[in-house]
Amino acid sequence: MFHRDPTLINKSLRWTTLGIEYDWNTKEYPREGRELPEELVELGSVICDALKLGEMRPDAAIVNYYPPKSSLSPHVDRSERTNAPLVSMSLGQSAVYLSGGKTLSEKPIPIWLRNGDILVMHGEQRLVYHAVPCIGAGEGETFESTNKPLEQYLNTSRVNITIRQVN
Ligand SMILES: O=C(O)CCC(=O)C(=O)O
Ligand SMILES: [Fe+2]
Repeated sequence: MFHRDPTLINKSLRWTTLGIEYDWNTKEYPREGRELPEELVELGSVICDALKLGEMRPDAAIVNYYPPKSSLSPHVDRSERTNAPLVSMSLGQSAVYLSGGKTLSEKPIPIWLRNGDILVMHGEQRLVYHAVPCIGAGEGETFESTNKPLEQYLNTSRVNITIRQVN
């Protein structure tokens, strides 16, 4: 995306969908959709295989963009029609991630998620509340690239890709 049009990414872009596209209004996924990029299919299935979590056939992904001072409210990802794991990859600036319980009254555990970290939600952990209260912009992650808009974006912001299996 950055290579095609680096100006596409800006402060107001908060998310994009890939593969079977989540509908934010109905909070449902349609029955079918576009093909998920092969690299994400492979990444999700290789990670589940390596962790011996069984077969995963990823068919959807949500990319969340976190500009400085942004956050993500507590929620549970329950719209997928399978109980396959959710494979979450963090890029760019670090974030504080809160991993909670099945209800909002359970005290969450804070975790730093850094560039390149993969977090897998599976089994009992698949349907817990989680949130990103803040990103730690400028705290240790520095990037250099010949693609200057990309360099600037990653030096101030965070990108998270969650690979999912809807069907
Ligand atoms: O940004 C993150 O680490 C979490 C993203 C998330 O919870 C989601 O996309 O459902
Ligand atoms: Fe989530």
